[in-house]
Amino acid sequence: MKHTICCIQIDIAFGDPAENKRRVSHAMEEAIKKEAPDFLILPELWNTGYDLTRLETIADEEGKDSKVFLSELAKKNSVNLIAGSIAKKSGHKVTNTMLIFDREGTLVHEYSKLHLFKLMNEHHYLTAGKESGLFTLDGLNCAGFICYDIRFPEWMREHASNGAEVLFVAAEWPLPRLQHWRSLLIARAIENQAFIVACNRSGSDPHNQFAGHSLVIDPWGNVIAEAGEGEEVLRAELDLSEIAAIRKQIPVFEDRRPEFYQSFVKRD
Ligand SMILES: NC(=O)CCC(=O)C(=O)O
Repeated sequence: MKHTICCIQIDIAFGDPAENKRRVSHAMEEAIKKEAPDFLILPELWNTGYDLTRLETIADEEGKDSKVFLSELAKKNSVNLIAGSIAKKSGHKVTNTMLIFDREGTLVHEYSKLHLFKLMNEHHYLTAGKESGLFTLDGLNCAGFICYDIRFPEWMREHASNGAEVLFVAAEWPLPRLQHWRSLLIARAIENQAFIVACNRSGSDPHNQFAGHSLVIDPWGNVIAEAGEGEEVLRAELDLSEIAAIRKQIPVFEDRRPEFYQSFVKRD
């Protein structure tokens, strides 16, 4: 069975949640009308962008406003949403949190970015999450990751080892490291023998120009869809039967020797 997905690669207004909600709503409604997707994915921090110094005032309080808006959109259009991530405020903490909704508009999971990216000062303004990224939508075993997370193969492997077959990535990845973005994502698809659906933003903010190039990669490592640098809705079809065929041909998960992957120092 095939599943249609759309990556909503948009430009994000710096520190302007109301404008970003308008942009996201418009782009998603258009994509739904044209492509009738089963799954939609948004980029990282789509509500505020990287306006980190003002997060205390502009982050969404408990994510309430975003949750109402996204839940209604998912339900009205009967579409699954991997709603990128938002800046979410809980007391004095702000997290970079992915929200996931099913076709009924139910919030099925929240995942807050585990690895904070020091080069973009996240550690000064954000609190790291502690949850797993695993969730199920339409019977598919999925996992969500946020941008810098893709540099941690052990984190993504942990999810694939626990059944995830479609790995969604929401990002604000800068243009100077486009080659890393493509190479890391292709490697994560090959080593985990899983689909990767990665949605980046386009445009720029006062500090960075972003790469776009949202990607959909199959479990063999083939890029099956790739966006350009500008705003775009990237569409692809995932044939989940490919996973079992590839894992049968090269049974990486059967052949793992996790008992040898602990530190040599700790082993006697
Ligand atoms: N928003 C991010 O986590 C960016 C990560 C990044 O640019 C990297 O090189 O890693």
